[in-house]
Amino acid sequence: MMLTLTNVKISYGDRVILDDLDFTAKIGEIIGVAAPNGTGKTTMFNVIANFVRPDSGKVLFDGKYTYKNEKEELIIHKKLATFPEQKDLFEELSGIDHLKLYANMWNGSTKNVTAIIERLQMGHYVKRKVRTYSLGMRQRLCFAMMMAADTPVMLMDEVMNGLDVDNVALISECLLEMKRDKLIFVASHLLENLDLYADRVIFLKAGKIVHELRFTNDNETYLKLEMNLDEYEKLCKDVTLPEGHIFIAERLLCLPFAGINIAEQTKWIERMLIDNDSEMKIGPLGTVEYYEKYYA
Ligand SMILES: Nc1ncnc2c1ncn2[C@@H]1O[C@H](COP(=O)(O)OP(=O)(O)OP(=O)(O)O)[C@@H](O)[C@H]1O
Repeated sequence: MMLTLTNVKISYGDRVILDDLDFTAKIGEIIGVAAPNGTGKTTMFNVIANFVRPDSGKVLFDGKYTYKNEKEELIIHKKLATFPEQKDLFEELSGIDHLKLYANMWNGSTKNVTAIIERLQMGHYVKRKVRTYSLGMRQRLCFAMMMAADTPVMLMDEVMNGLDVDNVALISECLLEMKRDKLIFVASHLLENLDLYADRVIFLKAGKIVHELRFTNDNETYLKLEMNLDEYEKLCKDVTLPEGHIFIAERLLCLPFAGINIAEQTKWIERMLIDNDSEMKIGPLGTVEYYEKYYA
């Protein structure tokens, strides 16, 4: 399964939300989508699912299916599920009813439902009516419904909303287990959490993908040091910082360590220890750091 967006453009009034967006993804990937509120994450999902028609451009599945007629839409929708919204749950039905509904609609079988309930630790409440559930219980049910649908493509908007730390960890583990035979999109404001399971994170800004962060082993290493603008400006007067250094959100200096030898790296570490007692880290830049770089 491949998904391709080509020149997708959509505006509301004179506001361009997606501006000639091009993007390709395939099975086996989890793609994080990061951007501030109101940027266009949900709109992008709505276009992929054909809930909203773009003004121009195309969404292509497997290199051949588009939303050009009902027959192809049906083929695509058999392979694609979108994360349910809590307000769409049926208050008078039980969790199990919801799981069976999704399992039957997409997967054609309810044989996985018991295992899903166990995996998501929903056994103690899943037989009760939804109207008795807490926010976190509802959210876990929504996720369980996606697992029951078991489609090759999943669009997960705000999947971690309202979950406590343990449940965020549990769902993160499930995402990793599920991704082998799926293409999963996750739009989230839990930025550090995306680092745990995403293969890539795309950052939307002004209708475009401004950055794509890929989690590979050869990501560039940086020396990262907390400092404020005054400290940064003073440092710039004292030394010539290496080419490619980034000062993020007026709080974090990142010096690229790729391509410089150990002796030189050590020299920089020693230099940074002077006049600075804040935490120093060495590693690649994560979702939080790129987010601040682009939106702070
Ligand atoms: N039907 C619509 N009519 C007019 N404007 C819309 C419509 N749907 C979305 N928008 C606007 O498009 C922009 C993008 O909205 P979208 O919901 O895609 O953002 P988002 O990145 O998902 O935000 P959030 O993080 O808050 O979920 C917003 O400014 C929103 O007001």
